[in-house]
Amino acid sequence: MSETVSSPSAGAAWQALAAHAAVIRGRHLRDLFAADESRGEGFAREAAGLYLDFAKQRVSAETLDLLLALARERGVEERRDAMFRGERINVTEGRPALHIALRLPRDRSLVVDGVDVVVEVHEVLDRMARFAAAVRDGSWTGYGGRPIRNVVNIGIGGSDLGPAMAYEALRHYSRRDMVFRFVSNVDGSDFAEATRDLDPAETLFVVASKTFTTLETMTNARTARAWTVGALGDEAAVGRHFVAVSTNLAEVAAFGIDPANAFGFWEWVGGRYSMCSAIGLSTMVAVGPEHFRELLAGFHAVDEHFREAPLRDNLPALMGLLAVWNTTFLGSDSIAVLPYDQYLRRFPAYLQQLAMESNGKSVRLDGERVDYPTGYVIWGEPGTNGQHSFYQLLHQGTRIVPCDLIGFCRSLNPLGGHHDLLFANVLAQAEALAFGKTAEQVRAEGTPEALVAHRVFEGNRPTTVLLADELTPAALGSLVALYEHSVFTQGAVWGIDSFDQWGVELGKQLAQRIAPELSGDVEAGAGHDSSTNALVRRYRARRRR
Ligand SMILES: O=P(O)(O)OC[C@H]1O[C@H](O)[C@H](O)[C@@H](O)[C@@H]1O
Repeated sequence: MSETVSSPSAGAAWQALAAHAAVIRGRHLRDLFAADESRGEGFAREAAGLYLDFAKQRVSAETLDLLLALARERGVEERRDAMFRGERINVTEGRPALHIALRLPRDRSLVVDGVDVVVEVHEVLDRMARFAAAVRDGSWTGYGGRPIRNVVNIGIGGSDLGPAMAYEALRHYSRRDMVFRFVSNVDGSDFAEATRDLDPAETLFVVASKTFTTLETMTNARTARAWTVGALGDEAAVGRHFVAVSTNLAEVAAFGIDPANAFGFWEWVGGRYSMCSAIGLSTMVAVGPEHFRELLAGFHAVDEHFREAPLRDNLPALMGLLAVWNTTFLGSDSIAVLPYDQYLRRFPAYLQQLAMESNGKSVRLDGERVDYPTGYVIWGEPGTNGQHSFYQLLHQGTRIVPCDLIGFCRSLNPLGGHHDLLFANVLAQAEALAFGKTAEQVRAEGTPEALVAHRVFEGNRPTTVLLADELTPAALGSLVALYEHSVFTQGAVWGIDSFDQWGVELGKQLAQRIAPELSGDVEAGAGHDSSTNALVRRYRARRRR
């Protein structure tokens, strides 16, 4: 559809939703439930092993119809189909966004610029599988012949968060006799702490970087090389202790890593969409090639669902539309993701890059500034921990924070009554946030009048409950794909490029300029604003020499 004529906010469905938001603001979730006994089933959908209950969102049947009309008005399905065909939907970088190709089964085909990318994808997956198997069975040895016991992934952003999140999430399936660590920060403490108890003779570094030029990753990789060579006493050790994952194989070779030990991917894989590519190598070593393929199958199941299901029953499309509804139309600034599963403790951090780097944009595809709020802040912690800290604000604060509560029906670690208690909290929180507690109810409990106002819960705070049976590799894949396509849907409605990230550039450029001023290589403390100048001078006066 044309983006050049007028703002998306001028569309008929957009305008109708804006008017409808005023109606919904006047309706409490208590009323919406009272008006429709079947709401609990009517506002729930199921696909690919995921159950999405959005009955406790602030929506009526009319809201849903209007949101679906908005999706049609904004051409969400057309844009989705263009993504799946491999069109260059990332317009500012002139690239396709084809992460869905990373999880297509071997017997499928997707031709982009005359190349069947599925063939290439499976070639790399097969090489990864052979390598992972060799590390796992001890036939890949370190310099000196000892098997690898420790795998350290060096990467940042999409080259860290996906592997780190997936390793934590799938720890249950991982090799317990091996150690997996993730180094991302240029802060030397990250590398130092990750390696302090490791034996270099048994340690493999996976240097993961799409561009292979990222400052943090290259700095850590050089430190890792010095650490390895220093301990093992021979440059040749690099060949047994370093592998690389990148689209930039020339830079990999320049760094000194044997091209035979490099696993490639393609420019059409965005960093934050890359955990199914060779960037997942450390995940595959941890959980084994079979589990990794199950993970990919879980992603693919949701890809197919997103591509084929009518919008009304389409889980990622509905989630995306609800996020637009809550933030753009009802005015929430943030959404909390609260996984009730300890293994998903890094999932909110993973989603922060996915959602905020994708949709934190103020300019439309046609270069015009948007006249509506786009990407929201996404944050969270595993339940039940958050309940004993920030949930106070969720329940009684002045801001409405819509929440996604993620739960599993079966625990991977069934211990006494733990899991029923954990799951009870998922349901209890959603119920409390939606329905609250009235002053009458508080009084009826015998609360002194002076405290009644303090103990009232207004309720009407929207939640989505997302369930899967068990945290399997496939369930994790489906869950991540669900959020990926939800983010896609939001970006399509907002008319922005969800696949670029120009906003990370300026800080990087300035750091490159400031770094030599701090180390004393160049004259410092004058070329910036007065605040930056003073901070540079203060640092220089105090830094360790
Ligand atoms: O994989 P790399 O090329 O090293 O990039 C790592 C990360 O850094 C960049 O600054 C981007 O903001 C991220 O999208 C990317 O995932």
